Amino acid sequence: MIRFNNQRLPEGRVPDAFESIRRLFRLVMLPTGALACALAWSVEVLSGRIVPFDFYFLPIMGTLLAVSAFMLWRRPQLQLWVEYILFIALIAYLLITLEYQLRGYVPKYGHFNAFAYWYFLAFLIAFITWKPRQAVYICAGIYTVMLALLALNLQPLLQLDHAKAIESLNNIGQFYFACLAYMIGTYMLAQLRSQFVTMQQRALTDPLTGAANRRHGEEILALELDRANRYGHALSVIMLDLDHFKRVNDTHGHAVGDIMLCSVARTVDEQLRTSDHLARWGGEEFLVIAPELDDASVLAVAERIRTHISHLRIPEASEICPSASFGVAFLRTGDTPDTLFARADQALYRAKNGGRNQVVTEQPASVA
Ligand SMILES: Nc1nc2c(ncn2[C@@H]2O[C@H](COP(=O)(O)OP(=O)(O)OP(=O)(O)O)[C@@H](O)[C@H]2O)c(=O)[nH]1
Repeated sequence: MIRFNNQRLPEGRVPDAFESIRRLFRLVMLPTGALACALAWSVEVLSGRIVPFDFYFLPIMGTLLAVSAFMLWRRPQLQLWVEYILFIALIAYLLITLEYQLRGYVPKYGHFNAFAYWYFLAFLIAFITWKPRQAVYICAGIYTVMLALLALNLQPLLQLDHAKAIESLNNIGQFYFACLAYMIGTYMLAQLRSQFVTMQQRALTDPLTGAANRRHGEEILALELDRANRYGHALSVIMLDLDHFKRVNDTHGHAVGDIMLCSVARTVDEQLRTSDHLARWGGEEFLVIAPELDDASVLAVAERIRTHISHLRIPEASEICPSASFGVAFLRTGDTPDTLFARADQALYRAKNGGRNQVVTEQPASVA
C-alpha cells in the first residue's frame, strides 16, 4: 500500500477525482429529492389522485432523503451506507410505483404520471455509485424487472379501446426506450470517467513505486505550505537518498534495483501517518512531506525510517544491506517550496558527506 493525497491506497491507485463532484451531487440531489417528494405528496393529496402506496411512502422517502442529506453533511464516513440504503429504497419505490401505474394509472389516463422522470435518476445514481460493469448489471437487472412488470400488465392494456390503447402503448414505449437510451448514455459517461481516472493515475503517480511522482509531490508541497502558513501549523520535509545505489544496479542488475526501490518506498510509507505524503523525487531519492509535526517528532520519524531501511532485505539479493541518508528541513517564516526544499537538500548533502546512513537537520537560521 502506498500513500497518496492523504489516503492509503492499493499500489498505483489514485483517488477518484470525481469524488468531490459526487459529494456535491448528493448534497444537491438529496434535499431536491426530499422537496420533490413533499411536492408530489401535496399535489396528489390535493388533486385526490393519490394512491395508498404514495400516501404512506412519499413522506417516508422524503424524510429518508432529508435525514440522509443531514447525515452526509455531518458524517461523511457513512456515505457508502447511506448511498446503498437510498438506492434500494428508490428502486423499490420506482418498481412498486411502476406496477401501480401500469395496472391503474396508465389504462385510466393514457400516460404515466410525473414519477417516470425519476427513473432516469436511478440509472444515473447507479453509474455514479458503482463501477461501470457493476452498474450495467444493476441497471440491466432493474430493466429486466421493468420489462417483466410490463409483460404482466400488457393484456389489460391491449383490451382498452383502440385510441386509449394506442396512446398508452406509445407512452409506455417512449418511456421504456428513453430508459434504455439513458442507461447507454450514462454507461458511456461512466466509461469516460474510468478512462479519466486511469489517465489521472498515470499523470500523478510514479509507475514503479506507486508513490506520488515529482510533479504531484511539488503540488502537494505547495498546498501543504499554503495550509501551514494560513493556520500557523508546523511543516517539515524529509529528503532521503539511497546510499551507493549505483552499486546495486551494477552488481545485481536494474531489475533488482527496481525491486529495492519499491521495497524502500513501501518501508517508508509504513512509517508515515495518514496525513503525511511520500513522493519519488528522482532516481533513488524520495521526499516525505510531514505536516503538523514538531521538530523532535520529525527527527524521530526520519530516524525510524533510516533504521527500517537499514534492516530491509530483499529475497532477490539478500546480501545487500541498504542504507539511506536523510536531510530534514522545518518551515520558516517566508519560506517557499523551493527554499524549504533547498535546505533539506543541503542537509542531505551534508549527510552524504558526513559518511551516509544518517539523519542531518538543516542548519539554524543564523548559520544558514
Ligand atoms: N534500478 C533503477 N535504478 C535507477 C532508477 N533511477 C535511477 N537509478 C540509478 O540510481 C543510481 C544513482 O547513482 P548515483 O547518483 O551515483 O548515487 P549512488 O550510487 O546512490 O551514490 P550516493 O547517492 O552518493 O550514495 C544510478 O545508477 C541510476 O541508474 C530506477 O528507476 N531503477
